[in-house]
Amino acid sequence: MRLIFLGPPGAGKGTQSALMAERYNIQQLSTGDMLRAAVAAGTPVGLAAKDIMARGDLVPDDVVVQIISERIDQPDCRNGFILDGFPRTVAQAEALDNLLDEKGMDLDGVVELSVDDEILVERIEKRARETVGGPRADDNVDALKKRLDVYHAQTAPLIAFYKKKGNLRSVDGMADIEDVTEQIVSVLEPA
Ligand SMILES: Nc1ncnc2c1ncn2[C@@H]1O[C@H](COP(=O)(O)OP(=O)(O)O)[C@@H](O)[C@H]1O
Repeated sequence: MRLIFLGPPGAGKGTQSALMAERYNIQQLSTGDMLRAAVAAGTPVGLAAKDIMARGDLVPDDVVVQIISERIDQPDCRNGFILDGFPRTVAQAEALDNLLDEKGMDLDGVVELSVDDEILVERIEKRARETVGGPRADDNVDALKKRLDVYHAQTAPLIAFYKKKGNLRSVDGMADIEDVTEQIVSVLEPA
C-alpha cells in the first residue's frame, strides 16, 4: 500500500501515519524527520536545510524529491509506504507522479487531515511546551506563522490537485486521535 498524508503543520500527520504504518506493515517516510536527522548529523543537505527549516520555509523541491526517490527504492519500502510531509508543492507532486511512473508504482490514496488554523496554533504551542529536550527549532510563534502561510500558499493547492485525480480522501483531523484513526481506516477500507 502506498499513501500520502496531506495536511497543515500540527494536523496529526505524524501521529496518524505512524499508526497506519504499523497497521499495514509499511514504512512511514517523514521528510521533516529525515531533514532533521540530516541537520543533526551535519550532512551537506542538513547544513543547507538548517536555516530554511528554522524560519519555517520550504527546502528546495529538488532536494526533497531526491531524498524520497532514493528512500522508496530501499528494500524496507517494498511492502509500501506513507509519505508524511511530502509532497508539499505542486512541483513536488508532479515530480512524484513521474517518479512513481518510472518505478512502476501506483498510489493507493491521498488522505487529507483537515484542521482549522486556530486549533493548529494551540496544538503546536502545546507540543513546543511538552517536547522532552526542548522544542523543535521551528516550533515558535514566528516560524509557525510562516509554516501556516507556506501551507496555505504552496501545499493546500495539492488538495485540488489530488481531488482532480480522484484519489483524495478527506478526514476531520479535529476529532480525538482514536476517532481520526477510525475515519482513516474507513476511507482506506470501505466496507
Ligand atoms: N516536502 C518538503 N519540501 C520542502 N521542505 C520540507 C518538506 N518536508 C519537510 N520540509 C522542511 O521541514 C520542516 C518541518 O517539516 P515537518 O516535520 O513535516 O513539520 P510540520 O508538518 O509540523 O510543519 C518544514 O517546515 C520544511 O522546512
